[in-house]
Amino acid sequence: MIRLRGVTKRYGEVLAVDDLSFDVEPGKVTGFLGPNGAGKSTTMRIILGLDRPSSGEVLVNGRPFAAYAEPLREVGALLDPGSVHSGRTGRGHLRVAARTNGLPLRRVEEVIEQVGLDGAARRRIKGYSLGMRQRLGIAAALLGDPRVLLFDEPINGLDLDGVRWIRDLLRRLADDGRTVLVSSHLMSEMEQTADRLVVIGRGRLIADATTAEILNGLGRRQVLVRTPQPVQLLRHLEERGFIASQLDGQDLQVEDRTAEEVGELAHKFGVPLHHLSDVQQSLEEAFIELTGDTVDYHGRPAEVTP
Ligand SMILES: Nc1ncnc2c1ncn2[C@@H]1O[C@H](COP(=O)(O)OP(=O)(O)OP(=O)(O)O)[C@@H](O)[C@H]1O
Repeated sequence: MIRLRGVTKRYGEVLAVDDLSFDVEPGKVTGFLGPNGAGKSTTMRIILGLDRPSSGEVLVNGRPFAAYAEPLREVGALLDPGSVHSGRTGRGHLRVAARTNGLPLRRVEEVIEQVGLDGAARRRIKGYSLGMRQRLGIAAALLGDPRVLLFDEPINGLDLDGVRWIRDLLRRLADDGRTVLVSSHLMSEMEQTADRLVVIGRGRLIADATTAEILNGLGRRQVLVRTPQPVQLLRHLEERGFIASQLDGQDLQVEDRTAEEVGELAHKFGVPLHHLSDVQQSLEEAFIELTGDTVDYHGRPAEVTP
């Protein structure tokens, strides 16, 4: 269990984390989402005691991280897989980590097997692919068999196999009853990965709920309907207080209603329908709606000069 209460972090003028409070529960994968620069890495560093908050408190299983004599047995983290000594072999790197943290060397072999690095453990890290570095970083995080695990953007840059592997691993770790916090700036990545989502933007908490709640709660309900009589249907809809607009040609879009409601109304007035569907807001749209105001730099289509 990780508990943050009123955590704030300033770097000079920059308010990187702004009064953040949330809990990360055991037995679940919690996605930590926010656009670039939202404050995810800073928050993770604060949880790990690598950075001090300007104010507020973080407890890991009831105590500050710094209070643990053997922190690797309590918390494992994958922060920056690029930061390892690349002249060492994978096995050598893990052995150093085990020794300096008072962990038995047999754990090195166990985690190598667990992350599927058996074949590469003898090789120098500088020859590793990104996926292999991620696996090595995860092996290091698992070394102390910790109950709490933090992964900062573990899916970044991985191929589909790598993504699937990480998803399965996160699920297994959570099913073991561990506390798993995994950051991402992409909502779509979290769809199949996270049970809960903590969404931040510009250092502030935007949402903290189950993935389903966030998606359903945000999902503006819309109905798409196609009819050869769009003008008539639009008039009937508007007369009954529906908010509708005509899209291209025969298509209408109806806000905040269900396909049943629209279908029944069309039937009542004898308007033929060629298509009728509820439109699900995509995850990415939901995320943009949540964090839209908090993104510093929006991508805009290039202006076309005539
Ligand atoms: N050491 C630092 N000194 C000054 N500013 C910093 C420092 N670390 C982070 N920041 C600033 O704090 C804000 C949050 O950064 P952070 O890296 O935590 O965001 P993030 O959500 O992890 O982003 P990304 O997805 O890009 O990794 C940014 O504006 C960043 O420039």
